[in-house]
Amino acid sequence: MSPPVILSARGLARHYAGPAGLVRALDGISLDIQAGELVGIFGPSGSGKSTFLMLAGLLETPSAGEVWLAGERVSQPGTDLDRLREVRRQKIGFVFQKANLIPFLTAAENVALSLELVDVAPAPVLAHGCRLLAALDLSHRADSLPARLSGGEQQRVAVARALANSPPLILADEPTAALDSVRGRQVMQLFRRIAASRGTAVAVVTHDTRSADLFDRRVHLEDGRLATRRQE
Ligand SMILES: Nc1ncnc2c1ncn2[C@@H]1O[C@H](COP(=O)(O)OP(=O)(O)OP(=O)(O)O)[C@@H](O)[C@H]1O
Repeated sequence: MSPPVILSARGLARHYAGPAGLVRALDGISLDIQAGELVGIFGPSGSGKSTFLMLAGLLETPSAGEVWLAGERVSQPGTDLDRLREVRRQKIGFVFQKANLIPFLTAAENVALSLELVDVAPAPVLAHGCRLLAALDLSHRADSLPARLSGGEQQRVAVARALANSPPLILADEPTAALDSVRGRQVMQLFRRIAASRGTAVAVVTHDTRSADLFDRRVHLEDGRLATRRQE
């Protein structure tokens, strides 16, 4: 039996009114990502990658189409953004180009903070943060402030933070763009490991072809559509 589909984008479109007419940032994308699958989303600048993540991540609603998460339709044109916020908090972890850690909190506290915000008591949450960091080979950094960490370590803490409430889906937007090739690959390997060991569905938008071998699947966007033949 194949693993369950976690993210299902069905005919997703997002149009904007621009000065020169309608901009079809996304023009009807259908894509399923299964539990445990690491998918790379490639494409030239302006092809719609970030727009896809905004819609799949429930930060915006589509002009047309639907987003399903773990078998439930959660977003379509006109869906209430407040409701999406709640679903997003429970089901999706985000990793961005910059780690954006809070500078006066330790690595473990940064991870814990996202759970404290959802009203879990501080002590168990901190222990959970430490466990997560240990699972990502960062226990020796748990008490360090972000300024003491390398860029790669900061990004791995950001990945731990995204995992804090065990979301079934991780969405990452250019997570290795600010890292050198060695550290970039370590972060990508971390996603690989998380998908395999936790069954998390992971979608990574990237221009970085150096770690392309780590993906289960690579898709390529062009002009807001999935390109059928060309792959990185
Ligand atoms: N809020 C907006 N209003 C108008 N046009 C937009 C808006 N957001 C995106 N676009 C346009 O939609 C298209 C797709 O943009 P998007 O940012 O998704 O591309 P991208 O593939 O992520 O690019 P990059 O690799 O440069 O980040 C572009 O032509 C962009 O200018």
